[in-house]
Amino acid sequence: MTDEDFDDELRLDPGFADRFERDEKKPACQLYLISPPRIDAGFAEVLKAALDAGPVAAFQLRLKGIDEHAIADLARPLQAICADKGVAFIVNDSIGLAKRLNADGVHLGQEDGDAREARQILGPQAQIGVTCHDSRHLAMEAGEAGADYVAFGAFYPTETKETKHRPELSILGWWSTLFEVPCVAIGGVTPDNAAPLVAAGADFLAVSGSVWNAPDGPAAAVKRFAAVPGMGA
Ligand SMILES: Cc1ncc(COP(=O)(O)OP(=O)(O)O)c(N)n1
Ligand SMILES: Cc1nc(C(=O)O)sc1CCOP(=O)(O)O
Ligand SMILES: [Mg+2]
Repeated sequence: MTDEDFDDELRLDPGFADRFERDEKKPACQLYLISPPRIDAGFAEVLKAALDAGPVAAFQLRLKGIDEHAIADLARPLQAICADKGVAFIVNDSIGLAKRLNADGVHLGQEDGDAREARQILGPQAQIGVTCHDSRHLAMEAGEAGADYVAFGAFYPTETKETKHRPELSILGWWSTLFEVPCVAIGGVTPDNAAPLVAAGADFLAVSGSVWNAPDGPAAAVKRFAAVPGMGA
């Protein structure tokens, strides 16, 4: 099925994506937690409980509005928790901070620096992710530059970040049919709206608000994500 066919099916039958069969040879989709934009010292315990509640592949430290020294101080205990639980610790925005913390990787937006430079500085083992919005072109560029994953979004409305792009679901199937580099779906993802993203081919769901702001707590939300068909360890 081409991506145009997929989009047509979706328009004719909005439930189609829920029933669309993910390629059965594809590994299960994994949860990638993004931190709240601001945290306090008590967040370490919250993170521990969330990581104990279900499978989580990666945690991204995404703090806004404070300087890198302050971020580094907040990062260290969280990084230790992630190491203890076997969860990749990814730093948002800054190649320099990722290097300073010896993080497992860095996530780069289109204004945050270059994946090739990140590779040179962080080395072959680093996980380097790149924001690609709704753009096949940006994703192919990121893949060529050596990104370890490409991120598409925002798939749904979100209050965590002002977003300008709204990709079609079919970009996930298009990407994963043609390329081996994993793709991440981000933006307003909740346990209730995740299934179509998983079915369409997302390798990771990157999630912030629906976990940290869940009325019954982050651990309960992580458990609900684990129950979404196609999600796994
Ligand atoms: C996994 C993932 N995908 C996309 C983003 C967004 O990055 P960016 O466009 O640089 O925006 P900010 O997060 O820096 O506000 C992300 N952080 N993580
Ligand atoms: C950080 C970020 N980047 C996005 C993008 O579209 O690139 S959407 C987004 C917010 C993710 O948080 P939530 O799960 O609360 O919507
Ligand atoms: Mg950024």
